[in-house]
Amino acid sequence: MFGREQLKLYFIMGSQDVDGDVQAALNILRTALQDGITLFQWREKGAGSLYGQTATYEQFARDCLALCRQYGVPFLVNDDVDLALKLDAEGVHIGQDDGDITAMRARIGDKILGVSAHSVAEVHSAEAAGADYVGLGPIYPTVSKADANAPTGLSWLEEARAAFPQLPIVAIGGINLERAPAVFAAGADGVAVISAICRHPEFVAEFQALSL
Ligand SMILES: Nc1nc(C(F)(F)F)ncc1COP(=O)(O)OP(=O)(O)O
Ligand SMILES: [Mg+2]
Repeated sequence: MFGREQLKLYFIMGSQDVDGDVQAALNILRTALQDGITLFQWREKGAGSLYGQTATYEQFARDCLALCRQYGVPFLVNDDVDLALKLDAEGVHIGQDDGDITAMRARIGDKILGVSAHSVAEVHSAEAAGADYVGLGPIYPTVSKADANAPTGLSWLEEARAAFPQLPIVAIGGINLERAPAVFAAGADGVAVISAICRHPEFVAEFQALSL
């Protein structure tokens, strides 16, 4: 059963986020799990990723999944629902261009379903279609997604929280230790980070010390 508290510190990573170094990626994930991330999204995508190299792509996913299972942290797959089902992942995260949300909910059963949303209408349709949470952002400029929308700032997060008081919401995009408190204050249940951890693995321990 999904709960909003699982969004608290949501790590997202692919080998492309660590210059293609799979072993470094696994070490960073292990440390992040030991230090207490609450959710992990495997996002192997874009330039420098293993996408298209099927055997190594899938093996890397399996290795990340095994680590998450050791620490009891749900393993979600970005975009690739076929792989998520093949690996029996705990869930998937899809964007507005990744297919019909209602059909996705039917395909994955009661697995965790996360959906990116960039407007009140998109949040409403995600909620109506059975999403467990929505990802809002990029809140700040991001280095991790080449085709990201323009940063929204905190106002979009505040607007969405006001319109959907009960919906689990995670914020993403350029979030670091300094910005995290304001993101929670604006109404997020959690923060999703890529480079904050990949470039500074101590982030998780430092985040925990904030007791947000
Ligand atoms: N992957 C994501 N995860 C989140 C999460 F909610 F987990 F924080 N929010 C937003 C995205 C972005 O998802 P999408 O718009 O499909 O782009 P991409 O497939 O390139 O990631
Ligand atoms: Mg996507």
